[in-house]
Amino acid sequence: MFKTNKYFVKNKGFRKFSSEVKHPSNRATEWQNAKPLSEMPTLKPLKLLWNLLPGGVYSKLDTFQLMLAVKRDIGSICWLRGAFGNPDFVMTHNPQDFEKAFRNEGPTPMRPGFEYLSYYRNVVKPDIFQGVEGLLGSIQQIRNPRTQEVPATFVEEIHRWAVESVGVIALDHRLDMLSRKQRDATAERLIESIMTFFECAGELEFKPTIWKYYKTPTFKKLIKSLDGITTITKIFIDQAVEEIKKECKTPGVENANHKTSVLKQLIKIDKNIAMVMAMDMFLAGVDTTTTLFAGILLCLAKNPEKQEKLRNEIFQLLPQKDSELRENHLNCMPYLRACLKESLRLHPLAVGNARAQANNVVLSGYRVPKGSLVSMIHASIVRDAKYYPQPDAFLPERWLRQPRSENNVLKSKAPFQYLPFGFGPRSCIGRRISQLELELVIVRLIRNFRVEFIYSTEKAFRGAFISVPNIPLRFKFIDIEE
Ligand code: HEM
Repeated sequence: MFKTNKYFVKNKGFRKFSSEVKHPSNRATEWQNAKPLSEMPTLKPLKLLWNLLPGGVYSKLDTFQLMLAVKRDIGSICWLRGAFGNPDFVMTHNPQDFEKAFRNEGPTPMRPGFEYLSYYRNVVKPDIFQGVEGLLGSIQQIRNPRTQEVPATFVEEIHRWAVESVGVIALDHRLDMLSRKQRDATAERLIESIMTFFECAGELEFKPTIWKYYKTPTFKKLIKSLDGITTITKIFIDQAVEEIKKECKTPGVENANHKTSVLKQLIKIDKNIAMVMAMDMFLAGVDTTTTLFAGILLCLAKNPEKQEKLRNEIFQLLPQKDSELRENHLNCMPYLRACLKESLRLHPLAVGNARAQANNVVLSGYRVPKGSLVSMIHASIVRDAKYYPQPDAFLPERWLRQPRSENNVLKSKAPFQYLPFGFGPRSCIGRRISQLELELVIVRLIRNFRVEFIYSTEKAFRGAFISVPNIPLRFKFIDIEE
């Protein structure tokens, strides 16, 4: 997620896509015929700043609303001129442009943003960055025995579960975040720092700020939170290194998990790489998974017939409450995967994706020169009937594979419309991790409880750095009778 991390080398293999790549001579003609960038509708820096200042027309909008307001006011493509030393951006809401911009990302795609993270890694900490007791048990303990409802603070429990899950992969360590008995103070500080980071990052990324010229209180708070995450991650990495050393000295004692653990493999390459990866996993893998968890649970709670359909699928494979859940079971749950995809469509996490352009490209008829930064706003099309029939309904069926003879009318047909995890070599490395985490937890919850939510889900999420829950998540978890 973070452009400063030069260690992200991924081999995702060659992927084939639906549209044809343009011949260079066609590209040259298209470029000649296109309008210059200077003619693209624009929002000047001062006008944007004015609109964002208290009392301005954009001042009360969250990130998602802001993008839609700019689309409404300026059009589906817009040249957003930078302010306070920020770069200019071309912002597009057109999936045909998404495809062109992604295909034009070059061999080492550059995603703009996170400049404070770059600052932290290169200026503040160059030495390091150069170069479950389970959720089920937790729910049973915190829910009201009479109403079966969990308290409004349930989102904190989800955060803990997300940190715990990522910790197993990033640190090869159980943090016991969900334990209610004796909570580890270091792990508690970790979660606090992660939450503070997100709170501040949302402000620095999307609101006017002068941190590059003057270290604002929000910027200082963000740097302190990153210090906290760095220190704590280092403690756990050092512990892991010691454990690995001990295992290596004692033949035959090598732990089967450590043998293949992500952490051990990374430490073998370089301890600092393991640090950077672990931190990135915490920064990119907690809020995201929390929001998706909240989204799917709200969708299932508000659509009991879909929840029942999912439960039937789960019952086939887990007839008893305590039936063992095996890896191959998840491959036999197409409806579960469809539910996840559909909830991510209805409640997308990121407002869009961004890429620097490796070559000149024509977007919506305008010349966008090499090096320009392009924002592709997916959030504005996920609920557009032009792209998805019955766009506001939770219809996991639109993602199910049909026999060739049957036409799935609910499915969106065009490519580059559904990219919640991004695209290409810089797409989300945690996609499989988050899917696995969520599949496991949703199967267990739906197998054990009927989930209800009796409150309104209007404005259930708000666009911060990513979309985050905006209402108290007071779900009811009602035991399923055998
Ligand atoms: C619901 C869950 C998640 C969603 C929707 C999501 C979405 C995204 C998106 C949109 C990007 C940018 C992709 C692009 O620019 O093409 C990204 C990048 C990234 N994500 Fe996720 N993410 C999720 C969970 C996770 C988890 C659990 C982890 C780690 C354990 C993670 C780690 C990362 C990292 C490290 C990057 C940067 C990759 C790079 O720059 O090469 N994400 N994610």
